Amino acid sequence: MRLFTPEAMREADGKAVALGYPSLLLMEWAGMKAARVYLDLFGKVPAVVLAGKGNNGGDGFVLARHLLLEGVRVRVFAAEGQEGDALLAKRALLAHGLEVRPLEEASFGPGEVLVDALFGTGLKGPLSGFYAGLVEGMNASGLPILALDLPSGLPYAPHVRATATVAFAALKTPHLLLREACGKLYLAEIGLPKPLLEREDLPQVATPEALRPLLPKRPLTAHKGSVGRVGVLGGYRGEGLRYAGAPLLAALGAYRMGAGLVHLVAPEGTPLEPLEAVFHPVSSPTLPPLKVEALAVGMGGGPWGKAWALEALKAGLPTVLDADALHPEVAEAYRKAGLPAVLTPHAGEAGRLLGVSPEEVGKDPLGVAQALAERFGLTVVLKGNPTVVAEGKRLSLNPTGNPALATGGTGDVLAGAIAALLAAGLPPFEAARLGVYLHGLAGDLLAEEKGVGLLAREVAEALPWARKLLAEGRAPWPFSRV
Ligand SMILES: NC(=O)C1=CN([C@@H]2O[C@H](COP(=O)(O)OP(=O)(O)OC[C@H]3O[C@@H](n4cnc5c(N)ncnc54)[C@H](O)[C@@H]3O)[C@@H](O)[C@H]2O)[C@@H](O)CC1
Ligand SMILES: [K+]
Repeated sequence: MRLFTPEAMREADGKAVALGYPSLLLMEWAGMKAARVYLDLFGKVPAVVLAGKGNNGGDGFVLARHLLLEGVRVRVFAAEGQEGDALLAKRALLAHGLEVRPLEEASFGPGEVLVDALFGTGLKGPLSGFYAGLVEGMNASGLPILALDLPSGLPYAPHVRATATVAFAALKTPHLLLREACGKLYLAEIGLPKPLLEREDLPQVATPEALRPLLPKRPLTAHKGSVGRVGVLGGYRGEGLRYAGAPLLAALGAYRMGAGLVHLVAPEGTPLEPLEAVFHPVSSPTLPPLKVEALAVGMGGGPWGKAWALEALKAGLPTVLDADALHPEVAEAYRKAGLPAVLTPHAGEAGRLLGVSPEEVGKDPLGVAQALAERFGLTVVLKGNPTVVAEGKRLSLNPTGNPALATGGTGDVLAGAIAALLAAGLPPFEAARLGVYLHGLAGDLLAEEKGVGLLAREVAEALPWARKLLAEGRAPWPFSRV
């Protein structure tokens, strides 16, 4: 499934029309599906529809007509100057005898639901003046807001903060990058011919359908040496500092993702956990001979991280480079060696790799992930909400995960989990996408049960649960489809 830009969406609509598909049908489906979501969420609570003059407003007129037919009390305020489909949709509404009043007279109050049909993909630049005031008034009202296609004003400020958003035909970039503004997200099929939505040049959204076939198979004859063995190199002890937990959590992440055996290379004195690991205590960042198929390097490595990553290069194995292993010289060395490495930076580490500030990373995670992947010729997992996976020209956004995962050690678990998938034979891009997805899903399952206050080791424990749901085709779809 692809993530559309507003321009790509317009192109798809245009192609549908060129194929002879009547655009009014798309609008009818869009408004009708949105009305269905309205009824599901708010029942017969009276609606106030605020419609702009473009096609987003047209969707609003269609929704108003369907709500009216369902017996919902509807008041409609609209901008002047509709043309084309939006005008036809307005006339169809007027034919039902409903009054459409000027947008300037918009009023709303307790006991009503607002429908935001002001702007969708046609917005050019931030809202100002009357529209900025209207959007701020809508937000300040405290009333529930159902946004059609996009909360109006996105991706700029001010914008509507919606209770729920019905995205038409495909998800667009703001739906994932500015998810907080969208509230509960619905994706409505509106009849656009399917091939028009298959755009290989656009970023992918990691869906359960796409990831399920990637799950490594485990034949009846499997043994611990045949399903992928992982070496974890991490931890640090010295100069008053001690990072002991990080490599243990990575080892746990690898086991819980299905590794057959985990070798743990860590400073002497590191706790011997998990019991299932094979321990290699070291007094300097060295690489003992290991029988493994993949490595995870750098978790809690502190000042050892870089030296360890350069040592690990000698193994010539698929490697996850995390935390203290993330330095430009290291990434450059792996690029030169032509090794399939996965870099797993958060915004701060990505900034360090690219020489930009974490704030700049936050402003354009897709661009930064792509820039990193191209600069080093490696696979990049840029952690955040959403986490972005990049390799060459390929980009994938991960829809699972939640703020409860923002706690120490979850990144270590992820590094181990991705290493386990590499060890099982998955190519780096696939291992990264699947690892990130399952890690996020594990966090979602736990957050639903426990809320905030998760421990990283609990996330590791929940990986098999997430994996099982995916394997059985029961992984919840991250958005509701209508
Ligand atoms: N075939 C299609 O194109 C379909 C489009 N649909 C809907 O149509 C929407 C896109 O429609 P449009 O392209 O007409 O665009 P919009 O309805 O999103 O907005 C366009 C209007 O906003 C004005 N505008 C743009 N930037 C502004 C700003 N900063 N301040 C004030 N006014 C501004 C423009 O002058 C224009 O009048 C989609 O989001 C979706 O809701 C759906 O009906 C499905 C089919
Ligand atoms: K809207």
